[in-house]
Order: sequence, then structure tokens, then C-alpha cells
Amino acid sequence: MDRVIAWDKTKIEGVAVLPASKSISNRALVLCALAGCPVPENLSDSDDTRVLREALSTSDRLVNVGHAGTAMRFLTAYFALKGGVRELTGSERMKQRPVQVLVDALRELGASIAYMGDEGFPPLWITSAPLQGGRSLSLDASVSSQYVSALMMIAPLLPGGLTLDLEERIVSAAYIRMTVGMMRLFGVDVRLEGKKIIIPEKGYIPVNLRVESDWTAASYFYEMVSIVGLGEIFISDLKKDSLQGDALQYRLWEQLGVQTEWQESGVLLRVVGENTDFFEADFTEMPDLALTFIVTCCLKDIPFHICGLETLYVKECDRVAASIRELHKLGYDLDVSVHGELSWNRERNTLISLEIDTYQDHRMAMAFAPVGLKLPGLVIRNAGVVTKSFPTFWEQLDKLLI
Ligand SMILES: O=C(O)C1=C[C@@H](OP(=O)(O)O)[C@@H](O)[C@H](O)C1
Ligand SMILES: C=C(OP(=O)(O)O)C(=O)O
Repeated sequence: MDRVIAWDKTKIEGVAVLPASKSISNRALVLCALAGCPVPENLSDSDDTRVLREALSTSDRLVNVGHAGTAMRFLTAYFALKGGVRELTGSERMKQRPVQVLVDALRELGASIAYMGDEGFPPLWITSAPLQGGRSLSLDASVSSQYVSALMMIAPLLPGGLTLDLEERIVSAAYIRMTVGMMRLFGVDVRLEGKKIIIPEKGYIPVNLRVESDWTAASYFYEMVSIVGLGEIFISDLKKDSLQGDALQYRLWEQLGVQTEWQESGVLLRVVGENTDFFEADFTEMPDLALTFIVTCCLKDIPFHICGLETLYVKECDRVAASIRELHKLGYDLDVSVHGELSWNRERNTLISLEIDTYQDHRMAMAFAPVGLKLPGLVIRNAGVVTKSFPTFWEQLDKLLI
């Protein structure tokens, strides 16, 4: 299904309701399975959370997680520890997203995991086995933080616990801190010492948790306010003091004309009118927000240099290549000459097409949708991809555009 975005007003106003955080939901599912407690009531209704929930409750041998990266990585560690014999697979794209660092680490602990296709990638054949703890394990942290989180969550159940010694550049560290925070909530005192993560042997305690709204999903509403440059949007159930690293995005939006007012029950995003004349940022800690900011800067005609994009090549699509290609169609030519960086010096071209391809990637659809507020008639192809993290995205957008 394609989606045409048409809007002919100058001021945006309204209320947006977000899904619960998918990252917190997916950690809660694993931790509740390990603690033996019921899952929180307000889990995310995203595909990624649904597939993980189903996988944790089935005894079927074949488990297919579709496009869900966290589900693939968290289940690799979980099934290595418990669950018998499993064939863990995913979408065609998932079969191109690497898991070697995680599989090597688990094998060092005694796990039985075999590659059923290409070496280093899903699908995996996993036979659970007693894993050895009480040791220190070196781990390359430069590809995905999800490997670190996956190992951390099973670590307290290993005899003697586990120390992870992170090597190379640490990417997406905010998500590792989220895992630390969640494990502490479930009663495990994780300690951080420089690049070492020390996890004691300890049973998780059952917890009654309420999952916060998804700060990554909030970024598309900041983008709308920023692009339109007039109006305000209220979002409920978001707070500054959050387990989600993406909460810190509010600081970056101040440079793009949007101020965040913290209220009792949520946040009010408001236009303040001030915009930077050059946007510079490092997205190593907030990789999922990069697309939103790239598109916003182009539409606002603000030149930029952004770095920390190294993980974007192996997400749901190659987000660097995809954003370059789709922005080129809209007449924006970006400089991609340095790996992990993107810049734009306001170089423009003629508009080639208003039809945006989404490459099976929810964030491509959601980051480009607000473009329709400036370029009416924009078409988002295969718009249904948003269900990966935000099933009601189009409803929320329609409500604002009436
Ligand atoms: O742990 C998590 O919940 C996530 C970690 C990040 O992945 P990487 O660590 O692979 O960058 C992020 O992009 C993903 O959407 C969710
Ligand atoms: C990268 C993402 O998810 P995952 O890696 O869990 O598939 C995302 O939601 O943007």
C-alpha cells in the first residue's frame, strides 16, 4: 500500500499518541522470561515486540523473527542458554545482518550454535547447553550494541556471572545503559568500570513495570513541527528522566527551531523560531534518529555535517545509501565520501520524483513522511512497513493533518 501525503495549511497543531518503547518492551520480555514473571501490560504493539513475545512463548523448533534485530540477537543468547533445539531465522534482510561477534562469544562460553546459511549470519541452529560463567570475555563492541545487551541479560544466570570487556569503538552505548538500567530494576547489580561490564551471578526478581512511550517515535513529530515552523504538538507519556538515550534528542531539536516543554503528563513541542545556520552532530549514541535529522535539515535548507553513522549500513536497509538515493530524487545531493559520515552544503538539483521508496524500513517511511508537509503529493511507497515499531503512525499523522 502506498500513501499520499497532502496538506495545505501553514500551522500544525494537535496531540500525538506514541507506542510504548520497543527497546524497553523487548528487554522486559526477555527479563520477565528469565525472572519467571508476567510481562508488563502496556508492551509495545509493534511487530518487533510481537514476534519476540511469540518466540519466547512457543516451543516450536522454527522461530522466525522477521525484520526484528533485537529479537534475533536477544533470542540467540536466550536459546543458547535455554529452550532446547531451535532454528532461528528472519527476513531476507535479517540474513544479511551480522551476528558473528555474538555467536563467537556464546561459543566461547560453551554454546552450540551452527550457521545454516552464510557464515556469520542468520539463520542459526541453536541447541541450548549449560554455559560457563565466572570469567571475563572480550567483545568487539563496534558492530552492534545488541550483542552486548543479549549477553548481559543471560549473564546473571551463568555460574559465577560474567565480565564483558568491550573492545574497539563502542556503538549505540545508550542502549547498553538501557540494559544496565533494566537489569538493575530486575534486581541485578550490574557494575560498569571503564569498558568493563561486571555482572554477578544472581536470579532476577519479578517486577511490575510500566513501559514508557517510545522516544524514537517522538522524533517524527519533532520533525513535523520543525519543518512546518509554526504550531505545537503535545505527546503524552514522555519524560526527560528516561531509560531511553533518544530522550536527549530534545537538545538537538533546539538547534532546529523546536523547544520541548516538560509537562506533568508529557511534552509539548513548540516552534521557537531560532535555527542554527549549520547543523553538526554525532549519532553514535542515537543511530535510529539519524534519518529524521538528515531529512529535516534538507527540508529546512540547513547545511550539515553528521558522523557516527557506522551502524546504519546494517540496519533494516542500508540507511546511508537509501537516504542518499531518495533525497536525490527530491533534488538534494549529499556528500557521502567519508564512511560513517554525511554532509550537505546545500547543493540542489532538479526534483526528479515525489515517490519515496522505503526499502522494507519503517524509519525510511516515517522520516520521509513529514516531507509531504512541504511537498504536497509526496508518496510513501509500501507505507505498511511502519508496523515494525509504530503500527498507528499513519493514524496519528492523519489526525494532525485534518
Ligand atoms: O538494543 C536496542 O534496543 C537497539 C539498539 C540499536 O542497535 P545497534 O546496537 O545495532 O546500533 C538500535 O539501532 C536498535 O533500534 C535498538
Ligand atoms: C535498527 C532498528 O531496529 P533493529 O536493529 O532492532 O531491527 C530500528 O528500529 O531502527
